Amino acid sequence: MEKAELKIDYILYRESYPEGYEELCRAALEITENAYCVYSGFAVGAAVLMNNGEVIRGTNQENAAYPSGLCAERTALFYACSAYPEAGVKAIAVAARDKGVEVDEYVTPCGACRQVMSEIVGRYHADFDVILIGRTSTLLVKASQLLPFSFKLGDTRP
Ligand SMILES: O=c1ccn([C@H]2C[C@H](O)[C@@H](CO)O2)c(=O)[nH]1
Ligand SMILES: [Zn+2]
Repeated sequence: MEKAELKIDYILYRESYPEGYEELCRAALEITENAYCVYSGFAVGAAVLMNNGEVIRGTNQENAAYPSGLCAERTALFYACSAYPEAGVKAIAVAARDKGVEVDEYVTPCGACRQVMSEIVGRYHADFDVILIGRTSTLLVKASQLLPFSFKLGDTRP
């Protein structure tokens, strides 16, 4: 038997955005306006910066049949990888407004979105930055750190 522990590295920003990502963060916050969130009132915006310089934005799209909706992160990431399958992802910024008001504490992605991020890290053999935005605190973390013990098809390949 062996006891072990995991450490997650992240950087916290107080009332500022990570250097170089100011525009991406503003893009994520701005696109929350386009969310379709009539059931939760929680509008999420995601802005994906690709390695070719393109920025793809997405929002959460809800549905009367709840599970049929999709989070902002996956909306943006799936489209980004559809439009530019060769490019790869450099960063994703995520912002949220609850009933119209920007959340104070940074928003964090659900397990399914983390799983999709993990796939992208494996697919392009490259980690990327995840910027989780709040009015008072914003967090910068590597995608690979967000889902320890994630399921990877690669694990079963020789
Ligand atoms: O990181 C997150 C967290 C939540 N949501 C969406 C799902 C649902 O539409 C609403 C409330 O959970 O917010 C996202 O899009 N991304
Ligand atoms: Zn999600």
